Amino acid sequence: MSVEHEKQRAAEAAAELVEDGMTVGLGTGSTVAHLLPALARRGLSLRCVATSPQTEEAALTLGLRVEPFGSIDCFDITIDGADQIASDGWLVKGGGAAHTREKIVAAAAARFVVIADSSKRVTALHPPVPLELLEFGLAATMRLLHPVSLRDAPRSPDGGVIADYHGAVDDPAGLAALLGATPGVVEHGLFPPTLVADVFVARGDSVEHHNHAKSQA
Ligand SMILES: O=C[C@H](O)[C@H](O)[C@H](O)COP(=O)(O)O
Repeated sequence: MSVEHEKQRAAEAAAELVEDGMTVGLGTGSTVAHLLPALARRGLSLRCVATSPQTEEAALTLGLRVEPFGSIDCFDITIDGADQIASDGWLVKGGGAAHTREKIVAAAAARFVVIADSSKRVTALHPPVPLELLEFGLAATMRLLHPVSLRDAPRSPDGGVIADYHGAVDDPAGLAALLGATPGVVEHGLFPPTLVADVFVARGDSVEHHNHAKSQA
């Protein structure tokens, strides 16, 4: 079964959670690219906010209503992909450099739902961890973050420089605290388990659904 088919299966399963009238945060990436048509097909009245120009353009083309993030201050649901999903619930995101906006939109959601193909499941997170850095003092920030490399990628829509941290990720909470406390780091791609309500991972034709809210209750 192809990876694209798995992405589509996970995206379609998550789209079923969305109800008429909801505010919806839309992630970014090739898995979200399958979510958008699945949402549009449902024909619901939704108010969506996109985490990237690519998602916004694709959503508008499909007839979804996309609003600026400013008219909406919270979401009923946000759905997004991930680069890595660890067995302890930590995520790495930002392979498409959208992690800063994605984290804001995930944190603003009553229910943050992750969709992925089976290749994204890992027993433990591994480098790189995507970063968005401020241009001001970039060399000094990078010195504090060693080992880090600049990514050959366009700036974020907010002007940030995209980089990748290559050190160990065996203590995600400790690393998240370190990266978050480093001046010049706009955001990093480590997403804690407390942010995530549901994970849909497709394996072949079937979709595993983990509801963290229920398993933590
Ligand atoms: O910046 C990009 C996002 O974090 C994506 O959600 C992540 O990279 C997964 O992307 P894809 O669905 O293309 O594997």
